[in-house]
Amino acid sequence: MTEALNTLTSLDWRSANGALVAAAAAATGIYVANRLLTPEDKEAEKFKKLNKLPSPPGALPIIGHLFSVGKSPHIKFSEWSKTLGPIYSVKMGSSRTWVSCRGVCLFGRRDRSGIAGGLVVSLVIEVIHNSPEVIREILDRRGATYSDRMSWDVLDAASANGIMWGLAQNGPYLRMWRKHTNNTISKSKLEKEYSQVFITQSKQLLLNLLEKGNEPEGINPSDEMYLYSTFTKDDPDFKAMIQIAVEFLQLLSDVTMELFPFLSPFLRSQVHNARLLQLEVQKVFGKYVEEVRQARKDGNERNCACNEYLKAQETDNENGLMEDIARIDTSSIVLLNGISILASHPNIQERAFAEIKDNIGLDRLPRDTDEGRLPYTRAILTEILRFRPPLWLGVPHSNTKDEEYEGYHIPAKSAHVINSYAIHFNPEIYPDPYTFKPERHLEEDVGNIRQHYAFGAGRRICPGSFLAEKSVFILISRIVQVFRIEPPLDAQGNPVEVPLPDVTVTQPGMPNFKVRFVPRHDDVKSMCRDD
Ligand code: HEM
Repeated sequence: MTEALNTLTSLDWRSANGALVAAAAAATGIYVANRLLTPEDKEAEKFKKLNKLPSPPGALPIIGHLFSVGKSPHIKFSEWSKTLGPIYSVKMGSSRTWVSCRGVCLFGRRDRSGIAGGLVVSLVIEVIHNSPEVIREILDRRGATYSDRMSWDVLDAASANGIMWGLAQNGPYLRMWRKHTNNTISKSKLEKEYSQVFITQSKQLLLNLLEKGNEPEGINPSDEMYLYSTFTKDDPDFKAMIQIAVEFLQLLSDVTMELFPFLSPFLRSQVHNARLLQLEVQKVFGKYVEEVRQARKDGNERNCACNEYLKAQETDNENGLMEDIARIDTSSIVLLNGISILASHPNIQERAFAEIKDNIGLDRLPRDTDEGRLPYTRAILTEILRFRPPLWLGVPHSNTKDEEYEGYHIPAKSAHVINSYAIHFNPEIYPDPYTFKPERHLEEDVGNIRQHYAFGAGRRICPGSFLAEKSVFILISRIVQVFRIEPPLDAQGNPVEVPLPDVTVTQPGMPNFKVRFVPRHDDVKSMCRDD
């Protein structure tokens, strides 16, 4: 070795021989270095060579784009997508990134290994653009990689570290729960086993509306619609459930502190409260699960989805939490948004009424299984989900490893948010997007275009979508068949305008408005009773 070094140092590098030897040494060095690189290093090298996604100007140190995003991030993300093109990244906080564009955004996620000397080293934030094509390519087709959830202290505590599985990390536990859910509330299972539940619940709601809905000043339908017939408004369990839903949504919507990992010591009380909230979920909802479990033990099995879950759990020898609040509020918000929209679109109500009259008749109420015979009425529901879904930005997905997308690097543990606002109001996909037009979903050329992204995408797509759609469809079709939804009247008898649900509201919350439910005929009561 010493001899070789002596030879190299004694060479005249300017001579041809010297140059040849130098080139050979360099090549050997590169070869040896390359051999010494682990496959992971090589992979990392490959990603370093890729482009970073574009990003909006104005990111500040530490807080990134946090202040530029404003109170309605879905609107800002959509504006940015117009100038930055279909792919860009947004940095939120010191070590997380939001990636956004015409549909998808990514947030970088805290990398605990990056904590050095009490400071967190920022991740480079990669942002993906969006359009339905991007969602299809990334979240749908590459679902094996893009189906994780973010790990945030408060949300982890609130979900019992992901046992409440809407926030579970990707893995066998999640797959098992998704399998059970798909088996218990699939479309065919709902139609075969649970049609009666939709009928009972909707019947009670119609009777409530009939009793109170036709006063001149109108009623706030959210007073009547929550959980229809299961609870009364004064039931302590009902109140506790609403309180839990409100607190949970607050937790989900306010992750600002978590965007700054160095603030985590100040999160302790929030984490503590989140744990208490989780215990409350288990107490309030768990009581009902226990009733079903006990009935099962006593040999009085109930015919309900909860019992199906319990059976599946026993088969798989698993004891995860069945209580999940993912279903609370969302369907009610869709129905309420629909009612306020229909109140100012009497022509749409009349067209649906005519369809129901022609295809079902007026001597019985529509059922959830009538969807195929009522395409226009069904399209009203689809259009509500496009026009005013309960969430504009869905629930972030996360990718488990580094990825390349069209020459761009997407770092592992980025977060992916579907910006359905950008897609749902893209005039190239939905002409005249700000007009409520159910018939757009009847056109043949809708073809393979997804009608909306209200239920998310990929492997984490909402597993309750069939249940939600059936329960809202039966209510819309029944309400339209027996009532006219009309604006309330002021003291002089003039109609008072019903506001459309606010497009800028990013958090689910019960819309607040009044309408009148004017019976179309005298037989409503007997129809509901005989149903
Ligand atoms: C119209 C009503 C509803 C809407 C708009 C809605 C929307 C959503 C969205 C956007 C997600 C996130 C999807 C993603 O990560 O890409 C989700 C997840 C979820 N939804 Fe729904 N949902 C509704 C009703 C329901 C109902 C009725 C249930 C229960 C029966 C339910 C159970 C869940 C669960 C368990 C998850 C978590 C799935 C996972 O993380 O793998 N949802 N929902």
